[in-house]
Amino acid sequence: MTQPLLTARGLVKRYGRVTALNQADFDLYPGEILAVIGDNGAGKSSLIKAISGAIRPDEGEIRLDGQVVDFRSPMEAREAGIETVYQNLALSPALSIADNMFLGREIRKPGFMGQYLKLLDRQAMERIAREKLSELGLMTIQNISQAVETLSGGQRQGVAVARAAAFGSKLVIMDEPTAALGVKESRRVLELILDVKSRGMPIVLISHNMPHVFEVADRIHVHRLGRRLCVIDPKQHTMSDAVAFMTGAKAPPPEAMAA
Ligand SMILES: Nc1ncnc2c1ncn2[C@@H]1O[C@H](COP(=O)(O)OP(=O)(O)OP(=O)(O)O)[C@@H](O)[C@H]1O
Repeated sequence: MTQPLLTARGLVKRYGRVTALNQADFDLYPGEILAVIGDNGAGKSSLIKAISGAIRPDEGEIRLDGQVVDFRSPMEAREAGIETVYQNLALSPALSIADNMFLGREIRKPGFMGQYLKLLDRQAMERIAREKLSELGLMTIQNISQAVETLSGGQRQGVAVARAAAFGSKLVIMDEPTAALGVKESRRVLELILDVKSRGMPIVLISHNMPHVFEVADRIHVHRLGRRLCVIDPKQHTMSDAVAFMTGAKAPPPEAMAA
């Protein structure tokens, strides 16, 4: 049986008297799209933040490729190959597409010019940005030096996803990637998610949008009251089952609980 790429066991995170994560477990397998669903306040964001280094859990263990990891910052998680596309995107609107792709990991000119004068190698960054975007079929964007603020919401999301896919060596986490988008743009982002998966990159997708989740997910992690309640196969369950498990209206079948 395949080993999970990323596991978490017994994660606990408390904020004062609120327990956001209460012995939460998590498993992501190679090559899959795993959706994480749950009611408001169930602890989905806290789980994702723990995995992506944005918070440090009070208890529990996270393993990447079987090795225990303890990320002290999102940068450390990125260095380990975990890229996150946040809901609020974290793109800089006034910067160009290429600059945004390389934000925080700019390429410097070789030799003296780069090392001492810190000059950026714009040509290299633009070339790589263009390659990455066209690999993902995003070259409807004509001009790579165009400012991100001139793009539509869907195109911006596309740049953020392309950046994550380009630099994430192990997995990509997407927090509500379609929440702010219209129907057509959401469709494009869902296609992009499937494209990234087809390149062998596993994806964790946090979403409240059940049709989107059921369209792309291979498995669905249902989070409830700070922990994983069950994992369901979208082919075996309906959207109303998922919502019923998530809200506590219905108990999941025992085999889903053992996951
Ligand atoms: N920084 C914080 N300080 C205090 N409480 C927090 C903090 N972050 C989260 N919480 C609390 O922890 C619990 C879980 O929150 P979390 O954001 O992880 O849930 P969620 O499932 O992502 O919710 P939503 O779907 O509404 O985004 C909530 O009760 C929330 O109020």
